[in-house]
Parts: sequence; C-alpha cells; structure tokens
Amino acid sequence: MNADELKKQAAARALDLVRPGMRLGLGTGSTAKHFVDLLGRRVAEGLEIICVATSEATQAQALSLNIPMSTLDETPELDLTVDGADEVDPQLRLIKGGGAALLREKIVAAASARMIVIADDGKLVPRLGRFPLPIEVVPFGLEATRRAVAIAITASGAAGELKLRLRPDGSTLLTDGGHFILDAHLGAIDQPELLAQALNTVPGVVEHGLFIGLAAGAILAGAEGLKLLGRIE
Ligand SMILES: O=C[C@H](O)[C@H](O)[C@H](O)COP(=O)(O)O
Repeated sequence: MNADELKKQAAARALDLVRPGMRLGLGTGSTAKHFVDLLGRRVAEGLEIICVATSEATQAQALSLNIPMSTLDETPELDLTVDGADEVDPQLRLIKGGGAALLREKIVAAASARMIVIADDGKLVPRLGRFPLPIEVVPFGLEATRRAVAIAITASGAAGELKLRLRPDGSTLLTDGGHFILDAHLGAIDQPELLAQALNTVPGVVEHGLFIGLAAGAILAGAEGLKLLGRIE
C-alpha cells in the first residue's frame, strides 16, 4: 500500500469521530484533503456540521464539496480539528507547516476542544527535527529577524541552517497571511519546548511549526494497520 492510500485510511478512521452538529476545524495538506473529501460525501448524504478551514486551499476544497463553512469570528469554539502533520513524536509533539499553513492551523487547533492528527506512520519519529522546522516571519526586517532566530535556535541547544522558502519558480513563498517562511534544517530537536519558547520571544516571528500540547491523539496508518496514539474517542 502506498503512502497516499495510508493517508486515506487514517482520514477514514478520523471520520468516525465526527458527530452531527459538530463544529469542525479542517486541516491542510494531502492527508487532510482526503478527510475533507470523505467529509464532503457525508455532507452530501445529509450530515449537518459547520466547519472552519485552516487555509485558503482547504476553504476552496470544502466549498467545492458544499460543506457548510464558517469563520473563527462567527464560530470561535470548535469541537474537533482533524489535521495532518510533518512529524509526530511519541509524546504527540508535532512539526507542522510543510504546506505553509502553520499559523492558521495553530490558531484553529488552539480554538478546538480536541485536535486529532492523521498521517501515514512514516511521520512518527522518536525525536523531532529531521523535517525542517517552518518558522513564519513578517517580511519587514527579514535579515534582522533571521539573525535573531539563529541566536534563539542556538540558545535552545539546537543548530542548523535557515533557508527562506521559495516557490518552484524561484520567487519567495508567501503564506495565506502574507508572511515569509524560514525553514530551519536542524536534524534533531532535543528540547522542543525550549526551542518553542525561544522562538516565541523573537520579534518578527509570527509563529513556528512546533505544536506542543495541542494534539489529543494521532491516527497513524501503516502496512500493519492503524496505530492510535493518545486519546482518540
Ligand atoms: O502546512 C501544512 C500542514 O502543516 C500539513 O498538515 C503538513 O504539512 C502535512 O501535510 P501532508 O498531509 O501533505 O503530509
């Protein structure tokens, strides 16, 4: 079974958690896309829910499937958010933002009573950091912010190169919020909490892709079946 089929299996299991009347946060990325597709089918069959998207891409997908959409202004408290991740560790700490949606994803996850991660089991790692950590920054003062981010990373005990994320055509990638992303190639993050705290203090950093204490559970699909971490039901 290939990774995409595994992602779809994890998404299908997450659909079991959805109940009529729920307020749902919809994640971003290839795994969340499967969840939104499956949810769209349930809505077509009569399921009544209201959803908030974590990106313009997910919003467009959900609207194309006639899923009723709201905003966090109209619906500031959500029951459940289902989202993918770039890395998950055994303590349910995550790296997110490979699809540049980390800021809205974190806001939506924080507004949710429960966030469940869906992924193929290749995303489960003993230690975070092999996947480059996305750090969303405002364009103003980029070089000064980059230096301050580098100092914060070193102070937390990590080390590695910072790369400004580009689009395939070579132009600088802009997030849905109009920000840049610095990808920190750290190889290993021994103390994610320390790094998160250090990055939170840098002016110009809007958000970073370390999600700590946000995920209640994870549904990880592998060749041997589904692995459930944390609280799923
Ligand atoms: O910004 C993007 C998100 O954090 C995604 O949830 C993450 O990159 C995982 O995406 P995928 O399911 O495509 O691997």
